[in-house]
Amino acid sequence: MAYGAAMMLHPTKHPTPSPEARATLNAQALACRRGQRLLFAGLDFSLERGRILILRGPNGSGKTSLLRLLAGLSRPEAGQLFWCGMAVPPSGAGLSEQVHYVGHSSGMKAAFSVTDNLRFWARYLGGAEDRLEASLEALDLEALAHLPVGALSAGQQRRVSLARLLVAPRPLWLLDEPTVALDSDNQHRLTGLIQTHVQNGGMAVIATHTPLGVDGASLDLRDFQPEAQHMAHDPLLAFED
Ligand SMILES: Nc1ncnc2c1ncn2[C@@H]1O[C@H](COP(=O)(O)OP(=O)(O)OP(=O)(O)O)[C@@H](O)[C@H]1O
Repeated sequence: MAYGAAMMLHPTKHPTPSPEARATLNAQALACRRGQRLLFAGLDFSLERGRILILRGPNGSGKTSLLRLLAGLSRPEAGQLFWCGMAVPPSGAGLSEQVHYVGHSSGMKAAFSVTDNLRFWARYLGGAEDRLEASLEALDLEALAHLPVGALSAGQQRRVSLARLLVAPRPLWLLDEPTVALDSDNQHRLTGLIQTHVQNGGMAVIATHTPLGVDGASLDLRDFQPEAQHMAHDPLLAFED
């Protein structure tokens, strides 16, 4: 599957998104608030097909929060996202259908088998069930396919989450700490999957503290922290869904 020609990635402070923009994903002056805390503001980047953006920053700097914004799971405090030059509404419609989001939670039903979980996701995401076998094979899951996901180890469950990327083709992969719990063989397997995805014209935004062995531009959330940060707050009072 080819999503289109590989182009350039430009992390930049001053992009000029427009309907004519070549970039497939573009963020302009994005700001994100969680609870009482403004995590980042004035965040601009653009990501084109065939490219990877690596999100960096210490714990709590907002990497997961940015991925959730891109996935349409939360709304930005300010700023605008563009997909193929078209403004994305606050609901994320038009972009959220283009993304796979693999976050900290596996997104799988513990009592159901690996195969049944992936079959559900293939249907839900509009994929074809004939991709199931290939996705199991790609993550070395064939021998575990009949087992309930809840009976698997943390690394095995992570591989099931990653297999979801393959049951339906979507151009933008949003990966939050995808190497967590993976042994070194499976980290290499993941690197190969990401490389194949972008070689086929896909794109990936990846939050990671671990070197992944893939070429990508880097975006450090510390560069977009508001200067006057109101840090003194009760995290329980600030909690939001
Ligand atoms: N549901 C929530 N309600 C309120 N604040 C939240 C919520 N979820 C996260 N936060 C806060 O947002 C900040 C950023 O969290 P986030 O998970 O985006 O950071 P991160 O850069 O991904 O961190 P890590 O490297 O630890 O994964 C943290 O201070 C966290 O306490």
